[in-house]
Amino acid sequence: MIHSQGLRYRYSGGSELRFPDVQVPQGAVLLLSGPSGSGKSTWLALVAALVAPSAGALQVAGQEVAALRGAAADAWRAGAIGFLPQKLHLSEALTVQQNLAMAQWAAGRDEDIASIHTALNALGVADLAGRLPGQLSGGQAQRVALARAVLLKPQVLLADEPTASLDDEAAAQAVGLLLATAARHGATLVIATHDARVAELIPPADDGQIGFQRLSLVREQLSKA
Ligand SMILES: Nc1ncnc2c1ncn2[C@@H]1O[C@H](COP(=O)(O)OP(=O)(O)OP(=O)(O)O)[C@@H](O)[C@H]1O
Repeated sequence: MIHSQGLRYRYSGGSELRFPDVQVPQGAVLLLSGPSGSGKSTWLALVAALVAPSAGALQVAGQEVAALRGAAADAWRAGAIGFLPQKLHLSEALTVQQNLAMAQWAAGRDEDIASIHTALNALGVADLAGRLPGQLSGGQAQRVALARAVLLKPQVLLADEPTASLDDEAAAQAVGLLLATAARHGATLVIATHDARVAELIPPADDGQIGFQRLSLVREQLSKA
């Protein structure tokens, strides 16, 4: 779940982003759209407790994250948030399996090869466990990064521009995989994108509590204060 109220973020230069309130129930999907510079990355960083809001309340996976700082924020993020970045950040020197193991070490967990293989298998890439990232296609690398993102069973999965530079067919596959993966884990999914195709690839927003929601940011929410 992600609940926000009166959320704002102020950059050191003095400009402040103001975000619309959201009420995203656990297991629902939020399409976060808006043009470049409208604040999508900032919103994701707030939800992941990478930065602290200048004002407002923000609850993510049952945690009031606005007050989290430093090591407490890191520990909470490692367990609660799965992140699929636009640049996948797979370590080129490590095999696929080692890349996933690194996520376990980083979260202070023991290496668990069985969980790694389960995660890779669910995304159809278990046979690639011994390869280096440089030996993967773009689509395979994205599946590996998605397996890493859900390895620790996060309650919230954040995907940043997951269809950037993909053709139509690959974009549809990427969105389908994200929806299926989040649903399998019961995770709340946020897809942040300025790719208009994504809006066509997910079901329309409904007016119920569970399901699909859309949040469109506009540049005007950036104000000089
Ligand atoms: N470090 C910073 N200092 C000052 N302003 C910043 C900083 N980072 C981002 N901004 C501004 O905040 C606004 C939102 O930026 P943000 O990166 O969140 O937008 P975005 O929607 O993710 O853009 P894109 O799609 O291009 O990644 C922009 O106007 C940007 O110029």
